[in-house]
Amino acid sequence: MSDIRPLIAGNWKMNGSRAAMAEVSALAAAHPAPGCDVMLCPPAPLLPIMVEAASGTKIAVGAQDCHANVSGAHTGDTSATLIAELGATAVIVGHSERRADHGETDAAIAAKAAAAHQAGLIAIICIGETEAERDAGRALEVARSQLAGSLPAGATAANTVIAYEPVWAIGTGKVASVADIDEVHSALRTALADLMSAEDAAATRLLYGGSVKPGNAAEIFAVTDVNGALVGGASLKAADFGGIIAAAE
Ligand SMILES: O=C[C@H](O)COP(=O)(O)O
Repeated sequence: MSDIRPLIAGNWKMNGSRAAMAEVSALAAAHPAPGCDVMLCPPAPLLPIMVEAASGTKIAVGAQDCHANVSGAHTGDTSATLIAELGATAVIVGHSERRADHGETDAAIAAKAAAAHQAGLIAIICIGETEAERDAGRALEVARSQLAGSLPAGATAANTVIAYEPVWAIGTGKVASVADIDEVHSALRTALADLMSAEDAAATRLLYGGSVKPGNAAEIFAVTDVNGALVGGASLKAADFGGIIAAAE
């Protein structure tokens, strides 16, 4: 980890409930002044409830997706403008589960990230190769291509976070090796320099995601160009998520 302030973001995916706000309170009580940025991203209906639960704490709240448009006839979708109005400060876009389940393309993700920026939100843009792509030796090519295709014009270190999540490591307990994470994150840092200013490329946070747990977080965070994590399963319980936060401090 470099001197960039790390971000530990938890993606609750389609999990959580009103009762789960007890985990937010427990996390805040255990980490009242964390030495890194901390964020939780619940399902959209829980956004205002979590914003209220996290009020007065150091826990930021983010959404898991947004539509590219500000409003309109898009049943079931949520605009970045509304997400911001509800008190969230970020939105995940392009998670591999959305790329797979909803056929989201790099271009669609770039449009969503642009909408997030327009609404004043941080866009957490997810990229990552499938197991078949890695086995074919295409991991770097895929990461670079998704990065270039998903990053909108106007992206800066302040409004954009990149999350590298190898698809085969998500929810599987399989973690990419430190050497593989190092190789991809280093390549992404270099690639960013062609896509934004040198200052922004150097300062943009690069998160790793994929079966991050309290027991493996420290070695992942020791990688130079890892600036935090996007955590799924282990973000649901304050004790587990707190262990990952502690490893980043
Ligand atoms: O957004 C989070 C990632 O998909 C990682 O999920 P996981 O920590 O359950 O593997």
